[in-house]
Parts: sequence; structure tokens; C-alpha cells
Amino acid sequence: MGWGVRTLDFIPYGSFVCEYIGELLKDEEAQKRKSDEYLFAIGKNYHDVPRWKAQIKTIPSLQNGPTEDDENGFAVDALNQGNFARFINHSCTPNLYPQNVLHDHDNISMPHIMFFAYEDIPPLKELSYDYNYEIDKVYDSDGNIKMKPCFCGSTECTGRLY
Ligand SMILES: C[S@@+](CC[C@H](N)C(=O)[O-])C[C@H]1O[C@@H](n2cnc3c(N)ncnc32)[C@H](O)[C@@H]1O
Repeated sequence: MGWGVRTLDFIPYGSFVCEYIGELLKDEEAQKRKSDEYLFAIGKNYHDVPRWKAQIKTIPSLQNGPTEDDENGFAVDALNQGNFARFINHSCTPNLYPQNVLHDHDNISMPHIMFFAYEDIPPLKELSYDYNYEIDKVYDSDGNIKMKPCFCGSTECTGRLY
């Protein structure tokens, strides 16, 4: 799996752990990047979530309907600039989960990606999150389906990252 990240300290359930830092790219720019190893796709499905729809009324910039940013979707690329979060591997039974967080602006299409602890994490445990790829939905530049085996070692491992 290459490099990974372990915690030195005990991390209590629910704690904020770190942000996924990198270059913010429009989806179309992200797709042109030669490497997708460190891309975190933010997605643009926040308008579809009924629970979120109620809260959308509280965000001033969303009152005039979707903007060009909403149509585009964004990704964070940590290939050239980033922090240690880019070395966190995928697991089919992860101990971290990402959340979209708005704290210094109210543009819902480009939230900060913050990781929180799914459970109490003991010292020296490897940190992981679910990369959430859809199997057979990742393509190379020629349009062929890409496949990558998963080595997370979980008893619930699906066998493929994508
Ligand atoms: C964001 S990087 C994680 C850090 C990476 N291990 C490294 O050495 O830089 C994502 C890449 O790590 C590898 N990786 C992460 N989790 C994996 C897993 N469960 N099974 C196989 N490869 C994994 C894959 O090559 C993936 O494209």
C-alpha cells in the first residue's frame, strides 16, 4: 500500500484529526492531471440530500439557486502540495470519516475536507478512511475501466479499491 499514517496518541471517538490539504481544482482540471493518486473528489451531490436541504436555507450564497461552481464540482489534489493526510490509506473498515466543513467562507461546493475519528483509536494504530470508489466506475484516459486491488487486510475487505 506504500506509505501510511499511524497515530502516536490515543484519539477519542468523534475527535477532529486533520484536514485533507491540497490544490483546489475544478473536476475537469482534476481529470486532466497525470496522476490521481492524491486526488480527493469533493463531489457535488449536496443538493440531493434531504437532511441537508433544510439547512441549505441558512446559507446566504445558496438562496439564488445553483451557481457555476455547483455545476462543476471540485477536487483537492495533494500531489504537489499537501500535508500528512495525503498518506492516509484506504480501508474497508476505516477508523476515520471525512466531513465537508465550511468555516471561513460559505461556498458549499468547495468545503474543507476534515477527518474525524469513527471510534476510539489506540496509539500506533494505522489511520484509514473509505476512499468510496465505485467499483468499475474509474476509467483511464482511453475510457477503459481501471482496477486496483485493495490490501487493507480487513475481514470485510471487498478486494478492490476500484
Ligand atoms: C492518497 S495515497 C495514500 C498514500 C500512499 N500509500 C503513498 O504511499 O503515498 C492513495 C494510494 O495509496 C495506495 N493505497 C491506499 N490504500 C490502499 C489499499 N487499501 N490497498 C491498496 N493500495 C492502497 C493506492 O496506490 C492509492 O492510489
